[in-house]
Amino acid sequence: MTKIIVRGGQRLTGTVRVSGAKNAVLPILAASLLATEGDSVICDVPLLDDVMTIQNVLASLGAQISYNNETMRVSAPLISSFEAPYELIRKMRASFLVMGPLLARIGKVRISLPGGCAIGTRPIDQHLKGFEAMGAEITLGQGFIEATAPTKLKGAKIYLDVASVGATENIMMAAALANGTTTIENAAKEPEIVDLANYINAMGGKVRGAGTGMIRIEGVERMKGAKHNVIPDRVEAGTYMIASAITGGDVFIEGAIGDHLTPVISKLQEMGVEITESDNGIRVRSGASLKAVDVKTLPHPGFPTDMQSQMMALLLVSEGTSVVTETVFENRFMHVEQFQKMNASIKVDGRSAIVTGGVPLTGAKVCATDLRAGAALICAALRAEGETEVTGLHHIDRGYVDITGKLRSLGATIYREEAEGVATAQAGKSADSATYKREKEVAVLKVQPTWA
Ligand SMILES: CC(=O)N[C@H]1[C@@H](OP(=O)(O)OP(=O)(O)OC[C@H]2O[C@@H](n3ccc(=O)[nH]c3=O)[C@H](O)[C@@H]2O)O[C@H](CO)[C@@H](O)[C@@H]1O
Ligand SMILES: C=C(OP(=O)(O)O)C(=O)O
Repeated sequence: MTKIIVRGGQRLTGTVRVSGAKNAVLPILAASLLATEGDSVICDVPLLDDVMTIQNVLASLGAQISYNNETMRVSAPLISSFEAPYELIRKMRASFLVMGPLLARIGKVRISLPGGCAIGTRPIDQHLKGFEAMGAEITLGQGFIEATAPTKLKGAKIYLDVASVGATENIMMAAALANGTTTIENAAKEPEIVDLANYINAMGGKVRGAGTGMIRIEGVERMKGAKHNVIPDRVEAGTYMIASAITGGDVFIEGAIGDHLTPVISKLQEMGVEITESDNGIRVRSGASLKAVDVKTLPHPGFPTDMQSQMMALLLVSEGTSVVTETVFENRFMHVEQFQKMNASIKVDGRSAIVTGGVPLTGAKVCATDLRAGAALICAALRAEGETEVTGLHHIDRGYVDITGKLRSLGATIYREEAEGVATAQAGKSADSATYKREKEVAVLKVQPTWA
């Protein structure tokens, strides 16, 4: 079984570079379907399994794609299919984001209900409510959704019952080519929404107010491909901040944007972690003792749910009792059981987890129950006594570029053992089999485009 092996106890020091944001690049690549002419050139595209999934979805719809050196070029002058393949959509929730662009562009789409991390029921009612308000006719059956917009989508006033990131993005993309003006009230305010709006505007769209609760989109006739740099991944950055703090380390996270991480920075400071923000990154230094704090996840600018499990790992080594409350997803405490295998003292009570800090962590065999849970287990393992084996790596590979290589470059004792049993030493980055696997995948992308 493929696993990551961590020997705890090393203090992390040095510099780590943040990759482009997974949660920004996925909607941006979906939005590239809106351009009827010209290539889109998307820079800082991280080489992740989720990125490969979305590029395969786009290719299956008729887009032409190439990837080289973190740059993806997409052109979609013709859309050849209105059906997004089930086996790709079920893999990743964000692939559902092609629904808005397809409806706007060709007025027809057939798509299965999306898959993704099992962190809650994750309905899509707000996406569908938005499309219906714009005139789409939607039928649901046997796990599939069919939608048509016999006449062009029309601008509408849409109020979201929950400030859903995905629904805001999907509706924004559909509205970009609709007739008239759409307003989204109670829109999500995440930095990834702003990045998507910037890209849509670079393509000739007219989106205003992204980053606030009220977004206004004036539909345009046509859009052209554009060049765009994806924002740095705030969740990856936050994860390395925790990795530094949990090991009493001193790490500069290059590329991290402080404004995107305000709630995380503020909680870490409350705990006693020293944070220095600069133009090109964030330095995170931590001493021997950290204070317990309470954390409640909320939509942006609240504390991000995608950082909840990593934060819990840090609270395990703090002094005192903390209460972690998850309000965004109803089933995002599955990592608790895994932490408990590492001797953690945590009690779940409904939507809250009561964490008793300071109980020494010990290495164990654990399994990543979702993407961020996997990263959190690695953080805990960096501090634990002895060896930890983390399995369930398909989750981690969705969202972290070369996590073993990056942590090793900071001094961690961590390596990846592929299923074939090729365990490589912790020495150089290039010796890491995960990196090798990724290099192989890039090579495949280069020589054998999926649209061929
Ligand atoms: C690819 C991507 O960007 N994923 C992120 C995105 O997921 P995603 O876009 O799926 O998350 P949403 O913001 O839509 O979900 C937030 C909450 O709204 C609910 N909801 C959502 C849509 C809907 O139609 N009806 C409804 O009730 C969900 O069940 C959840 O409880 O935002 C989440 C919340 O910050 C993050 O954890 C994910 O990492
Ligand atoms: C939950 C996440 O992703 P997704 O919405 O793609 O499942 C995440 O990035 O932590």
